[in-house]
Amino acid sequence: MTPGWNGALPAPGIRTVRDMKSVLAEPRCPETGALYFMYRDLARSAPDRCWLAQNRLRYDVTVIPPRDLCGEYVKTKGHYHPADPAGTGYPELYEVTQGEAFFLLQSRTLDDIVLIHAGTGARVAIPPGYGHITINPSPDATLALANLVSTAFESEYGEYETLHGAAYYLMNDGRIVKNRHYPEVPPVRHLTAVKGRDAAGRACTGSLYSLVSNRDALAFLNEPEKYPDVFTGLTKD
Ligand SMILES: O=P(O)(O)OC[C@H]1O[C@](O)(CO)[C@@H](O)[C@@H]1O
Repeated sequence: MTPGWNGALPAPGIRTVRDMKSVLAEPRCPETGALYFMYRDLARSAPDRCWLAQNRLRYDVTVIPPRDLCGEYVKTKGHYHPADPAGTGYPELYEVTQGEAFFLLQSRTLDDIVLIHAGTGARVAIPPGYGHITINPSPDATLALANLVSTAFESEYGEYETLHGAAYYLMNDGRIVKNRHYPEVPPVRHLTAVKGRDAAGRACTGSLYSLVSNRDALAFLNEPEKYPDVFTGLTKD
């Protein structure tokens, strides 16, 4: 059974080592095979599916088994989200459903880099204008995540591919290594998110999926400019 999901699952999207070569600390890493599995656009019932579609939202589950990538922890490829019609970047909301995660966020202007350590049950919002990767820092435990995100855009991979990944690499000996392809960037800010809380320390009740059909709780995903408070305590200012 896939952690965080007890219903039927469609075939996953799979990222392989080959897909990830351009973003690895060691691009010549000879590893091969599948790295992580993305089950997109899930719903537990027909009414939930209808509500998600009407509200331009998607619920996904991502499973990232542990892996050593030539000294680097396994991670997602990394992307930014474009701006919505009001000019604010689309955000995203994650929950760790199994294992522990590091979310490495970087503002598109590269004036802020945040590393969020999130345990099982923690929620993490990706603020407007921030790119993100998710890292599984465990040598032996699988990480599973759920996310809610707007269906109104496509992820943008260009910067991560051109610059060979995020601004920092998390190595499995504990080092956080600056990516030499980036210009000068600020040091990493560290935040922690624990079960039932987000990275700003606010309480979160219920599972992420329990927010499906709660229009007020999820409206910020399509109109983030109206809900700046959601990101207070996460961004630099
Ligand atoms: O597209 P990437 O960078 O591989 O990241 C995958 C993640 O992004 C999502 O598409 C949501 O933004 C999830 O399905 C998955 O967790």
